[in-house]
Amino acid sequence: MARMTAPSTGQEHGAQQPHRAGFACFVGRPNAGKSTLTNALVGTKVAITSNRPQTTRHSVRGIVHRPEAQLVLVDTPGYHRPRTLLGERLNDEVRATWAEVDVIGFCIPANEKIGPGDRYIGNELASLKRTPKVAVVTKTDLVDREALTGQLIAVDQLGKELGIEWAEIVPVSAQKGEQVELLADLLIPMLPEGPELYPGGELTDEPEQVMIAELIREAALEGVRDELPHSIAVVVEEMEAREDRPADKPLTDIRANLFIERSSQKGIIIGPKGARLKEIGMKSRKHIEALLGTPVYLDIHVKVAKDWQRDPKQLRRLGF
Ligand SMILES: Nc1nc2c(ncn2[C@@H]2O[C@H](COP(=O)(O)OP(=O)(O)OP(=O)(O)O)[C@@H](O)[C@H]2O)c(=O)[nH]1
Repeated sequence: MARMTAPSTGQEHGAQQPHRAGFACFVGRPNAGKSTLTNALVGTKVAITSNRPQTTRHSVRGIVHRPEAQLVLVDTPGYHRPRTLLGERLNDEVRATWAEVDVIGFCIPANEKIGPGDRYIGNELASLKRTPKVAVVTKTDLVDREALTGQLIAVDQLGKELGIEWAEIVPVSAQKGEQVELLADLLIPMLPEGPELYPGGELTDEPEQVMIAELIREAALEGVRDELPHSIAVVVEEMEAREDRPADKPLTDIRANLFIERSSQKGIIIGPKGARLKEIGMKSRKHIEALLGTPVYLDIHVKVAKDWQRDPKQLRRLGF
C-alpha cells in the first residue's frame, strides 16, 4: 500500500477538535466477520463476503467519512498457517499491512470458542508493540448475554496471556448494525491528527476492475463444493464503453477470465449446458451494473491455469 501514515498537518474543525485521518484494519481468523464489519462501517458493499473462509484476497479499503475524521479501512485476507506459496504471499501482505496501519481491530466471533487460530494471529499481533489494538467481539446477535459476557472475559484473558494490552474490547453485530457506530467512535481518537487522505464521498480506491473481478468470483463461489473456492481466480481482461451508443444509453463491455486449477473443475463451474456459468454471469452482472451505473455486457471465459496457487509466474499474472 502506498501511503499509510497521515501527515501531521492538523486541520482545526469546529471548537478544539482537530481533524483526524488514518488507517485501520481488521484481523482475525477466516469467517470472523471482518468483511461484513467493514461493509457495515462504510455503509456500502465494498468488500466481498461469503460464508466460506478465506474469500478476501485483496486489500479492499472502505472509507468512513465524518466531519471530524476520516477512517480508512483496509480489509486484509485471513492470517493463517501457510500451506502454499499463495498462503505465504497472503501472510506477507497481511503483516505488511499491520505494520503500517494506525490501529488494528482483532475480530473474534462471539459464538465460537477462542482457539489455536486466534492465538496464532494474536501472537503475531503481540509483537507489534506500538500499534493500538482493539478487540472486536463480532456476531453478538448469535449469542445470549451470558455467553457474550463469557466471551468478553475470555478475550480479556487472551490479551493477558499473549501480552497484548487491548485499547478497548467492543462487542458488535455488523449484521444488525449494533455498536458499529460506537466502534467507529472509539477507533477515530486513535488516528493521527491530519487532513482528509481521500476526497469526500469516495468509498474505496480499489481499482474498479479488481472489484469487478471480485464480484464475479463471489458469484462463482456461491454453492460450490469445499475444494473449489481456493482454486478460483478472476481477472478482468478488458473493459470499455461500447462505441456507437447514444449518450443516454451507454453500455460497458467487460471480458473476464475465470481461472481454475484443473480441467476436471471446468464442469463444476460451467454446469449442465452452461447453466451455472450463466447464473454466475447474471448474478455478478447485476452487482457490476450497480457499481458502474451503466448496463453491462459481460463475457466470462473459463480457463485452466494449472496449479496456479503454487506457481510464482501464474500468481503474478493473476495479480498476487
Ligand atoms: N449473524 C451474524 N453473522 C455475521 C455477522 N458478521 C458476519 N457474519 C457472517 O459470518 C460469515 C463470515 O463473514 P465475513 O465478513 O465474510 O468474514 P471474514 O472474516 O471477512 O472472512 P474471510 O474473508 O474468510 O477472512 C458470513 O456468512 C457473514 O454473513 C454478524 O454480525 N452476525
